Amino acid sequence: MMEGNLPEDLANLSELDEKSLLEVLTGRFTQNLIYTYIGDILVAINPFKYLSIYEKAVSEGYKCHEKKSLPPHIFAVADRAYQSMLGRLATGPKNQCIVISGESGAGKTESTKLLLRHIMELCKANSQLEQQILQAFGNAQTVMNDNSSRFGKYIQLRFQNSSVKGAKINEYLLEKSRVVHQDEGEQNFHIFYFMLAGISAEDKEIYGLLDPTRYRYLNGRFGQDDIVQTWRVKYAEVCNAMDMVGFEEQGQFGVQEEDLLKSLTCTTSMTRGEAIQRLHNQQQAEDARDSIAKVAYGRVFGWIVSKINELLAPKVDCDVELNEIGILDIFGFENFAVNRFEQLCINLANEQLQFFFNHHIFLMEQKEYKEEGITWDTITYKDNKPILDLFLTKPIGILSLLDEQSAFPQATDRDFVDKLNSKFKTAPNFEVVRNHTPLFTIVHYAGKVQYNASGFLEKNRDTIPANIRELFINSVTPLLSVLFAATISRTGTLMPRRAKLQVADDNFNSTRKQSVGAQFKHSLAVLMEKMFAAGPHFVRCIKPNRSKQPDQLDSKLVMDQLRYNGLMETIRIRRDGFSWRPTFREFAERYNILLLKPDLPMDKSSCMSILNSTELSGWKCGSSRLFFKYWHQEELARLLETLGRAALVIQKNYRARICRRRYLALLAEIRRQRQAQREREEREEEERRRQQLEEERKRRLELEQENLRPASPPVPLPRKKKPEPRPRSVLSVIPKASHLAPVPRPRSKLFEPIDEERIKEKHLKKTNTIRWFKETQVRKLTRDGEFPSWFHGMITRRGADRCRHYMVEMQSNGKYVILGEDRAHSSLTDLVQYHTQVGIKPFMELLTVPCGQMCDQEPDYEELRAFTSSSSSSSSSSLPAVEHPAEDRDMDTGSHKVHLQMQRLFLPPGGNSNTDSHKPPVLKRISDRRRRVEAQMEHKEDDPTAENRPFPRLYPSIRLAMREIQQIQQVQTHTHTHTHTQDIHNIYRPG
Ligand SMILES: Nc1ncnc2c1ncn2[C@@H]1O[C@H](COP(=O)(O)OP(=O)(O)OP(=O)(O)O)[C@@H](O)[C@H]1O
Repeated sequence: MMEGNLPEDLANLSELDEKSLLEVLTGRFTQNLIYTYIGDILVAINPFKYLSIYEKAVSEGYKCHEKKSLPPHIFAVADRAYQSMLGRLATGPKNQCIVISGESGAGKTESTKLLLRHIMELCKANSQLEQQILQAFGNAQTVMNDNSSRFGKYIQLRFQNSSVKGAKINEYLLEKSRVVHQDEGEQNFHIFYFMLAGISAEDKEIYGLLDPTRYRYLNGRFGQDDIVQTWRVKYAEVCNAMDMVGFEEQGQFGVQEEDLLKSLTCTTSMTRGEAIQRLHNQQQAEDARDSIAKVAYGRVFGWIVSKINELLAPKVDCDVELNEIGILDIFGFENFAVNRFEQLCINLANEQLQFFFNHHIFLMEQKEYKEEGITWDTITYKDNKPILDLFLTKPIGILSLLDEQSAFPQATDRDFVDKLNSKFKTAPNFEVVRNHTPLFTIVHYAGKVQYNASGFLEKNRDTIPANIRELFINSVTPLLSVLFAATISRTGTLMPRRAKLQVADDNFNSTRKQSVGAQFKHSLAVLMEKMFAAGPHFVRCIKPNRSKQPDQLDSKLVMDQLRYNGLMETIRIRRDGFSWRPTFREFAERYNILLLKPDLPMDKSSCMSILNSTELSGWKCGSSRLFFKYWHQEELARLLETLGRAALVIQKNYRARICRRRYLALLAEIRRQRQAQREREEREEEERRRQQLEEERKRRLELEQENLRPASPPVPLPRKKKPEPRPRSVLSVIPKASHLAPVPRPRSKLFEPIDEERIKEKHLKKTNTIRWFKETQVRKLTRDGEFPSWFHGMITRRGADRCRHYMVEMQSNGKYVILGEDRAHSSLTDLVQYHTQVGIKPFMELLTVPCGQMCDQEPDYEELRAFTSSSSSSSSSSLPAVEHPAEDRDMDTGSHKVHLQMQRLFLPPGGNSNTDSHKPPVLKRISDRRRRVEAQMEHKEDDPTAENRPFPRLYPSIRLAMREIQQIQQVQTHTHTHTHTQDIHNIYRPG
């Protein structure tokens, strides 16, 4: 397909030079065609505006599509990765990875989201919530991008057959220093702004939050009203996402204020068994403060990722092999006015990715041409291996020298730069900078970057003073205690473990602790290992202008990116080269079916026979493998598909034939049995008639003899019983032939003997359900002693006219959610209020009140009637009028007691206010809050008109009860087919 003379695939360019390449891309961009192929590689130019190319209908179109039939699209990449993972393209099932690269703001994260969305739609799952949480905590505004990812991530989607079973997120190198310092034009992580804009006044007071402009870590700045309003909405969305994912509220620091102050202002060291305290100067105290902030934030982020991973872990047997699609969205190449340790690591990651790309596209391919004797004009490309070596070689790579210097407590950043200068002054990719600040320059594949080494050693060591760590391990806030006790793996992953009060025995601050540089190096090595083992797909993102404006393309900026990405060379190799190179065996195994010969040998001659049977041209044959253009894969896949469809038709007809044969045999048997039955009946009938005649004859004989006797009064004969009518069942008339197996008779449930046990069990379950409902739910639902009108309760509505019922689930964190919806609510009333305005998926109906449906049947759970004592006769109530069982009349006082007992039972342990006076001051604040909530609850209990009654945290027993109710429901649906669904607190009528 062509748009004018703008090819969709740059590998089809008739003239290949930089000018025509730029012309095509610019031309397409001005027509809002942001995607272009280079063979199987996708080039994506950031439009910086909304384009209507991501709608559901578009995504539907790309499902299992043929590449040439639709324009280039990010969905096409997702689809190709998915089909390849399932083994529907060139190879059998295999892990895949999608590598998205480009500079900061080029559109990598947006592309990742679109890829995930399409893959999730292919297998009907959802993943947006986790992304929302990670973005709030890991993204920030930078000069290059308003929503820049300040961490790298590799998302592994795990599949079994064709459906996603779970996922794992690996995070790389969160830019923690942003918590305490941001350069001009930049901001802290989004979550701080969202929270300060959206938090309620009450929570603000509880957490002791100040006016946003008073925070040093926000540079004393906040936003204008309109942006604050956006943040407020975002905060609600993030809170909702966290509720949905299952996060629970956590406390504050939970440490004694005096201890915290002490650890910030002085250090304690032991000299000959004596503790010596040394006061910090101002700088040292500020550093200690900042290091707490950075470590706490970094560890909370690591914990969020590990929590999300727990929730996303595949729910399958560990032995089952899963296939995987990995999506790599790692921070883009960065070159700021001042480039620090973070930029060094980010740019190293980009070098590694560029190497991976080069290796796949140029190195391996051209090496194989040579080995296999294919005639080929070598394409030269910018090999960045020397730059990688400059960073990673041991013992004299930049990272090793940094580690060496970090190990000396007295070494300075200047010493480190001096060391680099002396070791690399002649290296081609290193430039010495003469300056009083410790600077050095590296010539990256994407351009020269000057680094300022100030702070390198400290950031690489990344240690927290032992006294501070100990203080937080002893925090009464369990999360902080666990996080500060956690260790960090070799690849930098947080490994939470039980808090230990002693820190002396672990290696947190010892010399054995891995430096940040070493962790990053390991994590990159692990990542590369995974990626090299998978089938790669590449998305090259291009940033059209620096001012983030739509419809503007800065030719120089774009050309620079095309150059350093090596796109000219990529086009050449995709145009002239052979990107798919299976061995003879691989090819014959997969495509021998095309010859319809099962026992074909897996060798070159078979491959030739297969290929000659097709109309494929342009491929080459080496000494051990075949060489194909990227489009050959699709053509072969199409041939396989045609065969597959034919096989389906054959199978369909064959199965139909077998079934028909079986059917005819059965029919003949039934006919034979019926005939036999008829014959037997006729025989029986004849026998009966014969007997009747015989009896008649006997009677007549007796009469005649009687008439011959002298006259006497007649004796009446006993009346003969009429023969019983025989049941006219088809089965009952079939004779039981001794040579035939008896035909089993289907047993109707209605005629089954009544199973006493089952009835008892059902009754018990029902009683338990009602008891649970009485004890836990009723108080939350009733207002002024009545159920709200949206509540149908557990009353069955038989024969009602169209009333959809939604199941409400209570999550482990006490929030309510309509199953299938992605928003959690703190109370049922909130839930109803929300869905009165926002539609329920998938029908997009709104809840309305009241339901107003009439029901002329008896309710199943009439015990509940007792709770609406005052309103049972009211016609507006959703519950029909029935008698109140006597046992429930005193419910008000009874349930009050139950409620108090429940409260005692369900409150987390340690809520006893008597112990408050012994607790440290910060702990007291938390207890204060708890007491306040309790007091509110008590107060509301006394007040019969109180709405939205807060209810103590409920434990899994509720889930169990809910499940039981569902089971009862299922049993009832089986036995009463006309019965509507019955749910607890979950029956509404949408308008
Ligand atoms: N396909 C797209 N359609 C519309 N806007 C887009 C698209 N891709 C990117 N953008 C816009 O560009 C901005 C930057 O994109 P994105 O955050 O994905 O860049 P990035 O390459 O991930 O940057 P970083 O490396 O800094 O994280 C987005 O916030 C969005 O406004």
